[in-house]
Amino acid sequence: MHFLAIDVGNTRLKWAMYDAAQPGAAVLAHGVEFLDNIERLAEGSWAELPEPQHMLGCVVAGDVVRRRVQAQMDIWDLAPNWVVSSNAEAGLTNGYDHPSRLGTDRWVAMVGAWHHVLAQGRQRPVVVVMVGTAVTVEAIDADGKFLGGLILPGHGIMLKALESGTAGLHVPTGEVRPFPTNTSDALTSGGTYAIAGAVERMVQHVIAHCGQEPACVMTGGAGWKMMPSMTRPFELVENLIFDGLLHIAHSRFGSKA
Ligand SMILES: Nc1ncnc2c1ncn2[C@@H]1O[C@H](COP(=O)(O)OP(=O)(O)O)[C@@H](O)[C@H]1O
Ligand SMILES: CC(C)(COP(=O)(O)O)[C@@H](O)C(=O)NCCC(=O)O
Ligand SMILES: [K+]
Repeated sequence: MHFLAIDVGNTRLKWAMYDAAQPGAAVLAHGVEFLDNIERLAEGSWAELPEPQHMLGCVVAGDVVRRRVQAQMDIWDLAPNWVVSSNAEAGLTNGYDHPSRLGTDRWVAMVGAWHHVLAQGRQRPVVVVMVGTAVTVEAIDADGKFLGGLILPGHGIMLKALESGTAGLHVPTGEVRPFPTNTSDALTSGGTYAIAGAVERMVQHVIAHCGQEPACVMTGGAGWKMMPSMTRPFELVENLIFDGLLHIAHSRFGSKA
C-alpha cells in the first residue's frame, strides 16, 4: 500500500510517498517544488512513483493552487483528501474562535508536534514554531488543547516590506549579529530577532498559563536559519507536517491503507 502526503505552503509544495498510511511508515520518495512548477509533477517526479492508494494533504495557498495540484494527480485513480481544521483531531482540541479558519498547515503541524512530544514519554505543554513564508508560533497545553498562536511575517516578507516602504534599504542578505554595524546585517538580524523575540514571549505566556516549561519544537523551510538565534533549546523536526498527516491518515483510512 502506498500513501502520498502533500503540504502546499505559500512558497513551495512538499510531498512524500510512504509505504503505509500510519505513523512511522517508511518514506519511499519525497520532493519539493516551488508553486510555479506544480505543472511539472505529473510528467516529472511523480511519473516514476508507484501508484498511491490514498492521499492526504494540507493546503494554505488557495483553491486555485489546490486544483492545480489535483490536476497533477489525474495520472492516478486517487481521491483527493485535504485536511480541514476541526474542533478535535488525533488527541488535540482546537481553541480557535472559528476552528475551521485555522491554517490547516498549523493544525497538522500541531498534531505532528503533539505526538512527537508524547513519544518522548511525558505529556507536557508544547510550543510549535513553523518558519515558512509566514512564521507561526502555537501554544498547546499539557492536555492537548491548542490555546492560540501568533502569525508573523517570515524573513522574505519582512525584507520585502522594508524594501518597498523605504528609499535606502536595498541591500544583500547579511549576517545575524548582536550589534549589527552595516545595513545588511541590521536587516537580517532585525528580522531574525523579531521572530526569536516573539517566540520567547510565547514561551513565557505558556509558562505563566500552564505553570510548566513547554517542549519547544521548530519546523519549516527556514527553521534552520532560526535555530542558532533562539533564546531556549528548540528541537528542529523537518517532517512535522508529514508526521501529522500520517497520524490523521491513520485514523481516516485505518487498516484499509
Ligand atoms: N533552499 C530553499 N528554497 C526555498 N526556500 C528556502 C530555502 N531555504 C530556505 N528557504 C526559506 O524557506 C521559506 C519557504 O519555506 P517553506 O516551509 O517551504 O514555506 P511554505 O510552507 O510557506 O511554502 C522561504 O520563504 C525561504 O525564506
Ligand atoms: C499563517 C499562514 C499564512 C502560514 O502560511 P505558510 O507560511 O505556511 O505558507 C497559513 O497558515 C494561513 O493562511 N492561515 C489561515 C489564517 C489562520 O491560521 O488564522
Ligand atoms: K507551511
